[in-house]
Amino acid sequence: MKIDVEHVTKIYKDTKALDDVSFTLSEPKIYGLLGRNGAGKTTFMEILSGHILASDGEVLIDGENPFDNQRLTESICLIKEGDNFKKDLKIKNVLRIYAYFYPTWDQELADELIREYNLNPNAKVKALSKGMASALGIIVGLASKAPITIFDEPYIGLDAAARKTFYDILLEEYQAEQRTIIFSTHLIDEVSLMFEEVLILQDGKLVMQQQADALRDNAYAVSGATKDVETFIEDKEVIQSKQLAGMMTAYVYGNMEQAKSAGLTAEGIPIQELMIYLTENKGA
Ligand SMILES: Nc1ncnc2c1ncn2[C@@H]1O[C@H](COP(=O)(O)OP(=O)(O)OP(=O)(O)O)[C@@H](O)[C@H]1O
Repeated sequence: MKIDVEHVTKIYKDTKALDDVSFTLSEPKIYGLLGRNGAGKTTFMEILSGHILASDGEVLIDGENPFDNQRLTESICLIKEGDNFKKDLKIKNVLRIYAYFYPTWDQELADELIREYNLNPNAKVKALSKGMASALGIIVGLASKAPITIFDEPYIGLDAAARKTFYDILLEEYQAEQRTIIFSTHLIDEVSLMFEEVLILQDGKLVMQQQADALRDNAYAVSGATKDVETFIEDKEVIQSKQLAGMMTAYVYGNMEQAKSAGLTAEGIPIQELMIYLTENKGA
């Protein structure tokens, strides 16, 4: 499904949570939506899911606004950081409700994940630990098989092994059947390799939309004697640099062949390092 975000602004009383944001997500991919606290990620995801309306502009999914639009909302599954389910429901009834709501629901996958995460189908939501409640959210998000599945920091309380299970199954499912997955996270180093496209919000504005491969290919680290590196980077877009004992390493955007031709050492930067830096820097 194609998502067009057209000049979306959202104002809460005196806060502009989103400020004239426009972009297009044209195909099923795993998108990383990044930004520091309060950047507007959750607000965007709620508008995309049709839960709230923009103050100005609109989000269109295949040309239609998702707000109050059942045909579209049954194609979108938003899993939030917490409070996804009514506290008095039993797990098995949560699953029944979502199975009824989503035409694409995969019960076999839901059953497999319930076993994988060791959840008791008869337990009530209010009896779950934070990690178990997160696991239930992840199960619903994955088993919904919704063409647009959105995970907004979905793993509070989950340990590293349980998070890895989530990433592995997400990738397995995605490889079997592509869908649009939008992932907001602060654990960038854990998930950055999954992203195919990255969007960065800062203070309610979109400051970057980039293919992950292009990020991988266009940034590099150049090292050598401080004076040589300093000369080389004079006309380059420098992300960061550090010096030690007469040697300098700089992270630079551009084509690393130029650095090699200048007799310097150049190598790619791990994408997670770059994303963490960009998010911190853009939000600073
Ligand atoms: N319901 C609301 N009422 C008033 N202000 C709100 C509301 N929801 C969000 N905001 C404000 O809008 C801004 C964007 O918040 P949002 O939750 O969208 O950011 P975020 O990027 O998801 O942040 P985080 O990473 O901390 O979850 C913040 O300043 C927040 O305080």
